[in-house]
Amino acid sequence: MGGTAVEKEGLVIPGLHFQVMSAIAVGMGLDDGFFDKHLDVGDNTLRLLHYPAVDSSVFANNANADYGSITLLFQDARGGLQVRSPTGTFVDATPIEGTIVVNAGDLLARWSNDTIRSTIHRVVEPPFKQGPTHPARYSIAYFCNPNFSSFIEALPGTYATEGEKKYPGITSGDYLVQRLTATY
Ligand SMILES: O=C(O)CCC(=O)C(=O)O
Ligand SMILES: [Fe+2]
Repeated sequence: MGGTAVEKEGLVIPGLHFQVMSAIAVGMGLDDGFFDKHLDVGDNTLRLLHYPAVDSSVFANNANADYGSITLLFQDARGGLQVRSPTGTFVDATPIEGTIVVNAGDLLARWSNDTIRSTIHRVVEPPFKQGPTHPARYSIAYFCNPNFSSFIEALPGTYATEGEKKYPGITSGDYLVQRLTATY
């Protein structure tokens, strides 16, 4: 065995990506392997985040949704992650040991013809201080995407007529490049 924690996670996380997408497929009335052929390249991104200790009110991360299909988020015990509820209020995604947070991304919303809404989320300072400062926070975000070559259009069962498709089809790669270009 051996290897760093990230290398070990690297073996586990892609399997988790398949499992979560399989559950989503079943939830949408699709075959449990429906998404497999769209995931096998592994066009995913790992981001290691460090939020330094702060002594004043700062928003470390403005509210947004991620761009891809799902994000598998590993957070430490510090807290501060919030997700927006359907009514518009932000609620704490309180860290629970041994669990990960799954956020839906904008491309999954598009793929599902808005049946699944992307998760608007933000990171704020935690509710407690250690002495004069709010402690540092570490998290790992694994951004999952369909294969860049996959053509993303409204999934079967999410529309009755062609006119009910809310978005034109686009390849995953083109979509993500568009979003990233608009950001940077
Ligand atoms: O640090 C977190 O918990 C969230 C990070 C995040 O949402 C992102 O990097 O897109
Ligand atoms: Fe995010």
